[in-house]
Amino acid sequence: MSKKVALITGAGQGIGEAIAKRLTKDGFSVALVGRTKSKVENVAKEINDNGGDAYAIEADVADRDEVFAAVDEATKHFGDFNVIVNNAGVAPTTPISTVTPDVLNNTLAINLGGVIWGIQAASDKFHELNHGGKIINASSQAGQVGNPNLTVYGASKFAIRGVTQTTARELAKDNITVNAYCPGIVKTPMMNDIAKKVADNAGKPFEWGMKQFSKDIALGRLSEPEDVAACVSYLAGPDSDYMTGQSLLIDGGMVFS
Ligand SMILES: NC(=O)C1=CN([C@@H]2O[C@H](COP(=O)(O)OP(=O)(O)OC[C@H]3O[C@@H](n4cnc5c(N)ncnc54)[C@H](O)[C@@H]3O)[C@@H](O)[C@H]2O)C=CC1
Ligand SMILES: CC(=O)C(C)=O
Repeated sequence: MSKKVALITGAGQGIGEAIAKRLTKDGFSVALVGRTKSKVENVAKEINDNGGDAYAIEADVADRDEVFAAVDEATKHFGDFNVIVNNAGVAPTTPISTVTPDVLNNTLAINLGGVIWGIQAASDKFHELNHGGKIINASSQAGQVGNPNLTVYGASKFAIRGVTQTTARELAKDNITVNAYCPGIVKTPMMNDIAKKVADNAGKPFEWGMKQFSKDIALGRLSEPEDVAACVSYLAGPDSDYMTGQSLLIDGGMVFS
């Protein structure tokens, strides 16, 4: 039987890289999408060198045409298309007084636009291929509860939960599920950058910045990217077939709703 095909955006590092490796272990062929070709190529090479089936594609998720082209290219390369993980995102540190039109527009174009174009491109492709599929979007604990200094980012992540619920209802009749994952504080370049900026703004060391985000984790440790990838593995596989429109928190017990 041929392998199922998953496309992961922002797969050159961090959570996206861990998802690509986990879905490979689960038996998927994986298309790795990123803005910087060399980064996704490096991850693809590592996966292929270890017996997986990965293919790197350069695309900016804020650009609708590039997202559609990436989905087409992945489908042509692998011969099918079954899962999209709209993972790419940016997280500017924006105390409210610092928000500018540029930072607002750029963040929404990537975080929210990238998810909407990914849902459109994937659902069109599932229709064309005459089968259902799974759409998985990156939200955040910051899309469940307001995080100081992350107004713009948090707004984009709350919006992604809304888009997830709405499109889940629209697409369910076509056997397409749409769910989201909401990581907590994950050890990636993004989180290091946020913690450093918050610490710098307060004139404190990096560890202090990280503590502002991590002090209330019930399980007492930060998240590894692999913790998130395990949840995405469930959302991409058959065990989540009877689940749609949901946003799963994987935060070690920070936000209790
Ligand atoms: N690290 C954390 O603590 C958390 C992360 N998340 C979310 O998880 C997702 C992944 O985050 P991390 O791995 O931590 O981030 P990261 O910054 O380490 O990696 C994100 C990747 O996405 C790529 N990317 C950014 N903009 C892009 C664009 N326009 N087009 C294509 N690729 C683009 C970057 O080049 C980078 O390779 C993001 O959506 C983030 O908001 C959610 C909750 C917590
Ligand atoms: C980066 C992020 O999503 C946080 C702090 O939850």
